[in-house]
Amino acid sequence: MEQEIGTWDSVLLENLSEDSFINNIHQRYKRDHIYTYIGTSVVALNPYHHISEHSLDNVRNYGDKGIFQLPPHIYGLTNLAYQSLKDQSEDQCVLLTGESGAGKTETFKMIVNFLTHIQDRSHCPPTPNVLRKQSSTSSASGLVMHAHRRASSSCSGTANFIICKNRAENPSGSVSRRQSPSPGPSQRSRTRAESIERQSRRHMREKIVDFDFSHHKSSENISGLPESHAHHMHPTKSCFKHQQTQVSACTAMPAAAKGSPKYAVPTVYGGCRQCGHSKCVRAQSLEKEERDDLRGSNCRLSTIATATTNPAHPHRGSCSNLMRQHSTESQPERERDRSSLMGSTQRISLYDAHKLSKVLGDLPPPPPSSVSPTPSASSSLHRRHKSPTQRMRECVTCADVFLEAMGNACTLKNNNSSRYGKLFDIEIDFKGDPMGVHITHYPYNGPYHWRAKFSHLLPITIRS
Ligand SMILES: Nc1ncnc2c1ncn2[C@@H]1O[C@H](COP(=O)(O)OP(=O)(O)OP(=O)(O)O)[C@@H](O)[C@H]1O
Repeated sequence: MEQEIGTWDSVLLENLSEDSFINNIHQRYKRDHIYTYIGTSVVALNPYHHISEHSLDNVRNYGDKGIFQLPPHIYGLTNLAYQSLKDQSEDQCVLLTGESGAGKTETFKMIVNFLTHIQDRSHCPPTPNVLRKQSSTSSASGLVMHAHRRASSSCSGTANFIICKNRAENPSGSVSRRQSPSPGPSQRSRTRAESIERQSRRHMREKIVDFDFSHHKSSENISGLPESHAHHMHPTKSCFKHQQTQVSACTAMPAAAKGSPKYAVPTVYGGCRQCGHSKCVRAQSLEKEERDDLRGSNCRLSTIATATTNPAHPHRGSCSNLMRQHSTESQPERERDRSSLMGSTQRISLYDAHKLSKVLGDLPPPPPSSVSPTPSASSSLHRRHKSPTQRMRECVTCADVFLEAMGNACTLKNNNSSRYGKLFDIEIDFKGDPMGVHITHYPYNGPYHWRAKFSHLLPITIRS
C-alpha cells in the first residue's frame, strides 16, 4: 500500500492552482507514484523505468475494490469502466492522450491486460465473494465490449482513443418478443446484439491475408523529414506499412534498403514514397489510378489486389491465430465502410480462432501414456492443453504487441512510436472472459486528428 505522498486526487488539493497541481504530481513522481487522479480522470507520467505494479495480484486487488479505495492507478480507472460496463450495461469511453513517448501505448497495454485477466481466478481459490460475483453476472447473458484506440505517430503530439461499448444479449429474448407485441427495451437490446453479431459474422467472412513482414523493422525518423517532403508525399500512395487501406503483401525488397536514404525521395512513378518500395503493388495501383483520374476517366478506387489467401492455413507461429483480414465486401459497401472507418480495411480477428479453440477444447483429452514425458515435452503438452479461455487471454494480450512489431517507427521522442491508430473491439462473454478481439487500423491524419491537440498530459476520461 502506497504511503500518503502528496494528494491522491487533485480535486482535493487546497488552494488548487496550476502550481499546486504540478507540484503535487511532481512530489508523487519523485517517489515513483506516477498516477494521480483528477476525479475519475487519471494523470499518468512516464517513469522511464520498470515499475513493478503491473502484476496479476494488482489486477485482482484493483478489480475487487472501488476506484478511490486504493492508490491512484490505471487499473482503478479500468475497473471503474469494466464494472460500469457490467452493472449498468452502458457504453464507456476512455481517452488516452499525450505527446509522443508519453506512455499511451504502455497504458493501453495495461488496460487490455486488466480487461483480459480480471476474471482470471485460476491461481487463487474461489472465494464466496467471487462465486457471488460470477453468478450475479451470469444473469446478463452476453456482454460485448468494443475498445477503440486512436493513436498517431506524430512527434508533436498524439492521442489514443478508447470507446468501450457494452451490449447485453438476452437468451430468452425470442420468447419475450413473441409475448409482447410492441418492442420493449429487452427486444431493442436484443436487436442491437443481433446486429453486432451479424456484423461480426460479416467480418468473419472476410478473406484472410497473411501478415507481411517485409517491412518488419523501420528506423526512419519522421521528425527528420524536411517539411517540403512531408507535404509532397501523397497521403495514400504508400506501401503496406504506410497505408491505411491495406493491400497485398509486397514481397519485393525495398529499394531504400539497398544503401539509399531511408526515406526515398519520391519519384514520378517510383513506388511507395515513404519506404521507396519500387515494386510496392499498392503504390503501383495508386499510380495507375492517379493517371486514370488525370485522364478524366471514371476509374474509381479499383479492387485492391489480394495477397495469398489461404483460409485453410489459419495457424502460424506463437500468435498463430492472429490473422490479417482483407475485406471482400462489395465495392459500394467497402466505400461506405471506408468513409465510416476513415479508410481502413486492415482487420485482424480472433473470432475464428476462438471458435476453433472451443472445438479443440471440447475434444476428449488424449489417453494417458505409460511413458512419462520429458520436461520439455510436458511443458509443450501443458501449453497445448491450456483451456481455450486461457489461450484466448494470451492472444488478446499479445495482439497489440504483435502489431507493434511490424507497424511501429523509431522517432526522436520514442523508439517504438505507434505509426497509426488502432480500433480494438474486445468481446467479453457473460462471465467476463475475453472471446475475441477485432482490430482495425486508422491513419493518424484522419478526421480525428484534432484529438491530438487535446492535451499534453495523459488524462484518461470515462464518459458514461
Ligand atoms: N508505465 C510505464 N512504465 C514503464 N515504462 C514506460 C511506461 N510508460 C511509458 N514507458 C516507457 O516509455 C516508452 C514510450 O512509451 P509509449 O510507446 O507508450 O509512448 P506513446 O505515448 O505510445 O508514444 P507514441 O505516441 O509515439 O506511440 C516505452 O517504450 C517505455 O519504455
